[in-house]
Amino acid sequence: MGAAMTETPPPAPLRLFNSLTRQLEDFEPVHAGEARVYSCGPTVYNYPHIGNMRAYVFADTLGRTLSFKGYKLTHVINITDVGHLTDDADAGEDKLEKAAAERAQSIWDIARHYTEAYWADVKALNIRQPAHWSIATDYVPAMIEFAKAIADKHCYELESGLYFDTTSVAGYGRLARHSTDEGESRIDPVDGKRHPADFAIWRKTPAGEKRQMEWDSPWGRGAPGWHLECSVMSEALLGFPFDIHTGGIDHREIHHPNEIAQNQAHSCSNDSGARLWMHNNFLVDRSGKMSKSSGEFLRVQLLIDKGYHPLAYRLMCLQAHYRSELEFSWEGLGAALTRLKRLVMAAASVREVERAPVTDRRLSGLLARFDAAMSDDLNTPVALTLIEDAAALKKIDAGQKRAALEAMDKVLGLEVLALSRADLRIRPKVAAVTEVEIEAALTRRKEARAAKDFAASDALRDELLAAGVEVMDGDPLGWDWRLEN
Ligand SMILES: Nc1ncnc2c1ncn2[C@@H]1O[C@H](COP(=O)(O)OP(=O)(O)OP(=O)(O)O)[C@@H](O)[C@H]1O
Ligand SMILES: [Zn+2]
Repeated sequence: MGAAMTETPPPAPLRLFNSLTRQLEDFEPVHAGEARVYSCGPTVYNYPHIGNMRAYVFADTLGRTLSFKGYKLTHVINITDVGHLTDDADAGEDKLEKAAAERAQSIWDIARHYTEAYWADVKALNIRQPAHWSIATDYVPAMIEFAKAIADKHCYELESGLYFDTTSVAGYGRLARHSTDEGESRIDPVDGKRHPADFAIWRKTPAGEKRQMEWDSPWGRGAPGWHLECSVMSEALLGFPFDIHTGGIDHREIHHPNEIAQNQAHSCSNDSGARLWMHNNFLVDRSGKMSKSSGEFLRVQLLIDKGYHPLAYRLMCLQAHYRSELEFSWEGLGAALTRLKRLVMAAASVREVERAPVTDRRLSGLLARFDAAMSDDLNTPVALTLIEDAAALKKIDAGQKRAALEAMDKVLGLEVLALSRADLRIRPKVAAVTEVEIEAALTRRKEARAAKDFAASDALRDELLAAGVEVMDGDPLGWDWRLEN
């Protein structure tokens, strides 16, 4: 169903790994021809790190693939601006309240600032805008209604809030695969909880305290639980059930099992609320899972400041299958940048060409294999090699080649037909010299060499080196020069 395929075998059936069944399953939409996807979004108490952004590169790749396969996509990503505690189980403080108290700032300003920072990263990584960014605080009345509907049969009230009784629904925790009490050691006990895994769907503001974000409810003034938000927003915007729910693999353990329990309670059925639950694995570094709680962390902006184009990071993510762990290193990022640059250079000759329907068998064969790879649970590592093969084809109709590259890149989102070599040049923010100055010095050096004035040419080269610029004569990738990091 890729737009450019004319003379190809029938499109491959889309198969995706369902964390609920731990199996690959055929994608069968709830509504014919449509795909409705909900992705758990960021908690906006701090900047996202590049590990968090891996979750959205994955969700975006899924969305792009569903569009490529011809489905009308409705994607929702939420913004969690209330309710997410410092501990995924029920202890700790609200992450946003804590950040606001530490910095003596308004919680609303904090939420706005970090939401905008997140959106900047979304843009830098060429993640498509979803149909809706749902903001949790906009849905508090709907959350109270949802909680009211399930309170009698499934919840009990304690001094600290309204708790969900996880034994009141069938098969609690089947997503996480924990036997009923395996979670016990991980979950901080709250006085009076009937079972360790029970969780708050409404947290009351303790007597004598005032929170910046609080609302009236039948269970007193307070704030909604994080798990409640996603159940409510996904149903409000996508209906019940919808097709695919995504998140990082940590959500498979607590957040998503709790959403599922609420969904079962609210629908008076065993329906988890989504046909497929999909989880990306972690980005790790040598010390383990990248996390904000561990102090120093990497942001997309840091990659840019060090001179790396952000789409090199996107390519780095695509080099790994989303269900595999991916280890970050600067060398790896450098290699991904070089790979992106080679691809951009190979595509350059067809950049200005009008696209033509693909009839060439080599191209249509590659497109069919590309379709098969993406349809095989988003096999991006293989898909990347296929776009490279298409870009490398020689003696081929330029318009057709353009059409094929465009169709593939629409799924991978690397902008290989829009980027130029120069866009990808390493440009650290700390550089003491401007590009105009470098180019001017290089022009003078070229003139000196043409005049066989090698002393002048060498002097210019040394001058540039002193300014941190390495001249790269005869570099096969045509970088010409590089700024030292
Ligand atoms: N290292 C990682 N690699 C891939 N995905 C991650 C990683 N860490 C978190 N995620 C995912 O990022 C998304 C956003 O998470 P959220 O904004 O709630 O971050 P967080 O839990 O506060 O972050 P952290 O775990 O870093 O403290 C979630 O889907 C989460 O599962
Ligand atoms: Zn969620």
